[in-house]
Amino acid sequence: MSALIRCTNLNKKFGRKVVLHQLSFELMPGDTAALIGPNGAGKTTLFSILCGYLRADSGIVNVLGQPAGSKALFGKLSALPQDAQFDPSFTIAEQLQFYGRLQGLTAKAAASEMARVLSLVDLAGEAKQKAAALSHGMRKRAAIAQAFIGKPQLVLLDEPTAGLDPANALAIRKLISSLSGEMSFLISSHNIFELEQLCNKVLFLDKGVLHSNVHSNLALDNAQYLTLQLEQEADQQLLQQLQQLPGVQTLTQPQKKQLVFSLHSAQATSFDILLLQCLASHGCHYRSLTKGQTLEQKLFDIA
Ligand SMILES: Nc1ncnc2c1ncn2[C@@H]1O[C@H](COP(=O)(O)OP(=O)(O)OP(=O)(O)O)[C@@H](O)[C@H]1O
Repeated sequence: MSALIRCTNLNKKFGRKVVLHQLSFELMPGDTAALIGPNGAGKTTLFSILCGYLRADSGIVNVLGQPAGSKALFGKLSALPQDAQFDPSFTIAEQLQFYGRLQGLTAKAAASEMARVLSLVDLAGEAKQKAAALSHGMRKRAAIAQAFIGKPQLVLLDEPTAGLDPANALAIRKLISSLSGEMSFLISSHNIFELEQLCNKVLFLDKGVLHSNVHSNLALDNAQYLTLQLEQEADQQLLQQLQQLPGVQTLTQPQKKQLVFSLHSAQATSFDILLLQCLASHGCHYRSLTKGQTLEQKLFDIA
């Protein structure tokens, strides 16, 4: 199976400033991948290079088997830029149809594609509106609709739910999830919860360097973690006993009332009973016990 994105030793500087350093990664068909990193990490720059808006200084950047920016990618790769804007003079329908025409669709096909993508984001009733008449959330959904024109194979979404209220953000997550069988996604977001829901692969960029040890299937990686949320902070004696329970590899305390256990896989299945017995013998109450660790905890461990 050939990779949708293959980057090898990608480097990019702005002036003297190194923004991306020796990036190498692959995205395979069917992947929904998260691009995470603090402000200024280089995420938008990487998106811009993948789309062909910017050139890498060195390295190989292939998208769908073509060099990034190649005309052959027209209609196969699409992107939602971070600050996507609509022209205030035209209706949303006119602009989406125009984008369809730019992809080579006939006027009729562009009109039906416009209607299809607007109904995907629940904006069919707003087709005749201009951007100024839409709320911020509606404009964002219209911009996302634009990224789906022509059923591209690969969609890059830069902060798709930034600024959306929880209900709209959930609707967009459901949409991405429902389309993930038909197309692959690379999603940049600061909402780690969102990425955890949607993505099976994580690219963690920090100061232009990719932390390759987070390239993993989250579900598999999570199998040997348990997160315990306590009613009160654990005392030293309890922590020691928990640490000594059979199967415990490491015990970390990301927050005062939260403990994360990493377990030896062979003993992971029966561990919860031992743990609850230990808590009960200490008269310690817990609020929740969940399988896995959050992506936030994982990134906290790496940073
Ligand atoms: N056109 C440019 N000229 C000079 N420097 C730039 C340019 N674009 C980006 N940079 C710098 O490159 C670095 C990476 O910026 P980039 O926008 O890619 O980060 P980001 O991870 O997308 O950040 P954010 O999460 O804030 O959107 C920053 O230090 C930024 O100042």
